[in-house]
Amino acid sequence: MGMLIEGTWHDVWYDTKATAGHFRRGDSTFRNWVTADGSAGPTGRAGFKAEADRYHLYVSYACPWAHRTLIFRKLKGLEDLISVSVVDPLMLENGWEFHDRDGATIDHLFGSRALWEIYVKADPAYSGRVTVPVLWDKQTGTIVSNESSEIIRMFNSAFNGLTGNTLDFYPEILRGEIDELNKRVYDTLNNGVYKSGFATTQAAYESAVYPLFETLDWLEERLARQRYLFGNSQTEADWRLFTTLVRFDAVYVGHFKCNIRRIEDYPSLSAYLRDLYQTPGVAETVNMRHIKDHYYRSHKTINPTGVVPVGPALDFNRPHAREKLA
Ligand SMILES: N[C@@H](CCC(=O)N[C@@H](CS)C(=O)NCC(=O)O)C(=O)O
Repeated sequence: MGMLIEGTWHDVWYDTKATAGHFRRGDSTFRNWVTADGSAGPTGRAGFKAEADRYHLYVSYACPWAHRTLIFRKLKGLEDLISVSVVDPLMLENGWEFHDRDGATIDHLFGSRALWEIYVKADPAYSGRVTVPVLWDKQTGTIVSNESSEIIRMFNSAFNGLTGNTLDFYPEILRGEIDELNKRVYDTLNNGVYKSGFATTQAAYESAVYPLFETLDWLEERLARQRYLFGNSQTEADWRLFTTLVRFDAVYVGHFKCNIRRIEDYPSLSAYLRDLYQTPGVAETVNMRHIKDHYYRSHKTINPTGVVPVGPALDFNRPHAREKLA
């Protein structure tokens, strides 16, 4: 784990001393958008037109943020248009690395050893963390975006003219409500598990873990009444929630101390998780081996021995009976 300072790699861990034990996530830095016609998106500059074979995704199977982009690539039929390289689950002194083993791959574009080399290619003086996902433009040789919430919105619509896939996970009429729900889920859950797990004081931990379970309890109630977060159709809000839920019992309960309840203890949430998991194509994006290896073996401050627990036994293929709610 480390970061780039003016284009040079430094091996440093998150500094929570300045923030009374609280983990603070920095903002993503590359914020351009791929659009159907190459015009500028909501942020960043123009010049990134949706084209086949032009863009490349760097992901980790372990990472919940990168996982969102893999799911959208799958559900939006973009696999033949957008190529992918998968980093190794272990993130140690060189940060994310490429190794051709157990589902991880080489860097298919440059044969780099570590992901930070890609950031330096995009910006030789880059300072900041080196995170996945990264959407790379092969044509101009730069990073389009390293912000998953924006990459999934590009995937949702920019390539529709090329794929003919018009599934819409961010429908116009629901945008306000989706944004509002995303905000709570992001603060207390997607990022809440990290705030809980990376906290270095009791107070910081408790200030994250209680709101996290309030949100899970609230979602349980909502999902007892309807199949998905916004009724009968899946939206991006479901997929943003999914990548945290699917990691929860295996990693966040133990490693990040989010252990008031398990997802398995919530009848509706756990059935909802299985329903999403069984959506065609999605199971292939879930790699539990990478997920568990990454968290338990990379975060040496939390788990110094690097021993990976063998359980829990989870079966996301069990029936969910959620179609009855439709
Ligand atoms: N806001 C980013 C967050 C991405 C992120 O934090 N990824 C983690 C992996 S789960 C990472 O690469 N961390 C490396 C680091 O912080 O040094 C997004 O949603 O795309």
